[in-house]
Amino acid sequence: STGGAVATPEDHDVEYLTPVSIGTPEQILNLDIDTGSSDLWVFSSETSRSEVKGQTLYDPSNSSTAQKLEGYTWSISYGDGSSSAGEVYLDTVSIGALTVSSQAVEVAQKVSSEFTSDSNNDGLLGLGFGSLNTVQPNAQKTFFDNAMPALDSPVFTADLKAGIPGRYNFGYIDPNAYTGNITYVSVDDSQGFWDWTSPGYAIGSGSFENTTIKGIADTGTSLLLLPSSVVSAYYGKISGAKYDSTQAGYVLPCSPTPPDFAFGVGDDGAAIVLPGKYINYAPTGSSGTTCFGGIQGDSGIGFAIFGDVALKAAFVVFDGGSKTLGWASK
Ligand SMILES: CC[C@H](C)[C@H](NC(=O)C[C@H](O)[C@H](CC1CCCCC1)NC(=O)CCNC(=O)[C@H](Cc1ccccc1)NC(=O)N1CCC(N)CC1)C(=O)NCc1cnc(C)nc1N
Repeated sequence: STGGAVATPEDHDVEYLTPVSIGTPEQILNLDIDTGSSDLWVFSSETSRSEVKGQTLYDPSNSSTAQKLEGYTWSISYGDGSSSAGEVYLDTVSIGALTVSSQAVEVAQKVSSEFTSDSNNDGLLGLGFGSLNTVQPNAQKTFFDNAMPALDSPVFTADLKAGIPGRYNFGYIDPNAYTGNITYVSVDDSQGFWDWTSPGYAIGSGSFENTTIKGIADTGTSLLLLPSSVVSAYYGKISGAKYDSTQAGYVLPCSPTPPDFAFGVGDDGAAIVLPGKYINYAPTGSSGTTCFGGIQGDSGIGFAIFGDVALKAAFVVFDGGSKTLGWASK
């Protein structure tokens, strides 16, 4: 079997939302597919009313296939300090033509203010490794883990785009979605992330810098977070770029367009090139002359995060069979 659905960007590509069908009859929620976590949780009829502002709610009592996992709970917190918690049901979940009949659907009873204020985001669908799932007393499988045995190929692909809808596909690799070759690299799943190592980077037309960059491919992170040495080398090339402590990040003049940034993939010279305009993440003020940088430092995290700013420049294969990542230009 195969499946897939569109991934529609919110403002500034801060996140991408994908329609997911839950229950019988189907209830369609727009979820943030997140390779950096492994819980499928949704706003629901059980979410405290004061914490709901416009989100679509999953109501298990309206689904003939919902079954409550009595005594099961979940609680999660994310890198940006947001959090949510609740109870657990099993129900039918589909992404396009791909259906998992007994998927753990974690219903939120409480969500932090960041989720409340994100009115288009009805929850998250985690595609990290199972070790990250927070359900107690027994961890639950991700949608991908449940679907994998039935998939034509044990893969899903991320084809995010700048400012326009892209796609997540399951079970196949669309040869029309990328150019050139897909370069596969090994993944370290010991921390539950799609963790890989880039051999280095290049700035604009500059020479390639060989430096090991270990990091995760994370569709749930908006920016590209890299070691401070790389970040200061990049912004050092841009007059007027500086670290702005009030913004807690590097800012740069929105014009002229900043230099491209390329990161290496594999050991035979392949690279993914981010057009400089991707580094103009969003204007910081009303004048539109200063932009917040799409590349920021990873200090305090312990690894780099190849988030949406990087992923939208590539076609990425997440191979659950061989536990590898495939990177291609497009
Ligand atoms: C089982 C936990 C699981 C593995 C968890 N995984 C993650 O945090 C990574 C995961 O991909 C999450 C998924 C997010 C969570 C918030 C909602 C959107 C999805 N990613 C992050 O937290 C990365 C940092 N956040 C971001 O990148 C958010 C994402 C977002 C998008 C839209 C709206 C709101 C938030 N972006 C922003 O806040 N932006 C606003 C500011 C702008 N300058 C950039 C964009 C973890 O590591 N948690 C441990 C943890 C807990 N607490 C903390 C403080 N740090 C932690 N690392």
